[in-house]
Amino acid sequence: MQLPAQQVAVLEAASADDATSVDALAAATDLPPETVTGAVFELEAEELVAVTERVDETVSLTDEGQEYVTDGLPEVRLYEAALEAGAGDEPVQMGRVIGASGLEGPQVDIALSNYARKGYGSIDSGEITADPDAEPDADAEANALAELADADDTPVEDADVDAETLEELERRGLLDRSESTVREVTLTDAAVTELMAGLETAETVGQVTPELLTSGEWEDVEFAEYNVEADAETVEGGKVHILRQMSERVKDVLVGMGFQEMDGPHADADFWINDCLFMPQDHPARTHWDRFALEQPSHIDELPEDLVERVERAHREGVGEDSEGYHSPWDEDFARALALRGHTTSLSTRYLSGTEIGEIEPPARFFSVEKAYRNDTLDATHLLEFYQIEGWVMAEDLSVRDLMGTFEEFYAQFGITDIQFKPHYNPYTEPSFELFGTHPTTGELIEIGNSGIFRQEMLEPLGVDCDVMAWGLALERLAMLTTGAEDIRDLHGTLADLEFLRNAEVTY
Ligand SMILES: N[C@@H](Cc1ccccc1)C(=O)O
Repeated sequence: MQLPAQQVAVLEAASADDATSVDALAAATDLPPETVTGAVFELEAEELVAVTERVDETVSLTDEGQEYVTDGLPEVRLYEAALEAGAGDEPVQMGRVIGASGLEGPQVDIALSNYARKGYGSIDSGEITADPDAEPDADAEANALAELADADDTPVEDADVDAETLEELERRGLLDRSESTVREVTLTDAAVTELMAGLETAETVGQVTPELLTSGEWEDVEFAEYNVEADAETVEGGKVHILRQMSERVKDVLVGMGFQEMDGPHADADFWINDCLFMPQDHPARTHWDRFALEQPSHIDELPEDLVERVERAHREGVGEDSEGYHSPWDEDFARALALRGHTTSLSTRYLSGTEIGEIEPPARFFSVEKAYRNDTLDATHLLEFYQIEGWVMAEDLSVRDLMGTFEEFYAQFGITDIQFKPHYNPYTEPSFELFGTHPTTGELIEIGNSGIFRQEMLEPLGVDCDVMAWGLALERLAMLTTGAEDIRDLHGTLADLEFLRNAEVTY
């Protein structure tokens, strides 16, 4: 029988009595595992080998786990330092023991949170005791780390570590689990017969070359068959980040709807961020809790004087007959203070005021998809920065129906047809609406934006004498709806889930 060289090599290395793994065959034949897998599949198709498959769970230490193999577990180091300091006899000041242990930074917390759990002693009001009978040499986690130290991907069955300890190490981030498919091969009777009769190597050609073509030799050679089912290496090519894809798409949609793009400074004067929006200077969102203030430079030099005057008057006295203003102090220095913009509505005030591209005539539509910064508490829907989809439409007569219709048209482009509106309050819009969308997998309503029709108290000082409807939508929240991400931290930031980012499809 004639077979390609790799198949012959595999048959000669395999056995009819014992199953041999692809890795073992690769080692024996000196061929790459992918090549062996390919050959095995072809031999299986010819019924020369029988193949079994199983999924093996393997474990490897993380870098942190590896570090503790060398340095010792933090809680063990703490115990040793505590014993040394006499905490076996009486409580000792914690600070002293930590100093002596050499533990630093997060390791201190790690040591403290595992110390009592493992019975090394107790910690109470700044003092530490050590149980002289505790046995660090019998520490199951430390021993497991030592056991797994030298090899990567140890099959769980081969590791001499109990399941509970493995779980604890995994919880502590000291160990990773992964799965791999192990294929094992046994020769069939037919193969044994063929082997005894003698196998010949068929010369096959893997690739067409220019030489084969020009010489005409291609007509006579035998080409190797492709096995499209063989395992192949996963190639993780570069890819545009989901948020970037979303942002490009949003820009395309808005441009398609007749909008022009705005841009402007990330760090800006409170004047543009807040005062021009008729946000009172004592508004809670303007305190240092929400704001990232700039230290250097701390204030803006240039502001249009006449505009500053008109904005101040609106804050103090209101605008028109029915408006009262805030009657509260208004301080120009406070308005000049620089901060990272908490919303991109600062771009809208700059453009509406005529200072960016000159006077804007209705009808006009503008947008931006830019970063905004807020000192929020991090959670599944909040980061310290996010991309805001800012937009506004200037026209003679606008109503809430125009606003809602615009959102329906916009979100429909992303397959979102069930947005909900909730009446809201902003100092600068009346009426105001929050927008909500339904998360595709959890079914929860999540807030996706804020909107309204700008008030006279804001528009008049800016010199705008027609209607303007406006909004700020969150790009990340839109991405959560289109990708199904349940935690914004999976999308960007230090905890981003690379696996998710690699595989998630942006659907629209
Ligand atoms: N600035 C608002 C969004 C908004 C813009 C314009 C009008 C109304 C609302 C926010 O950040 O939530």
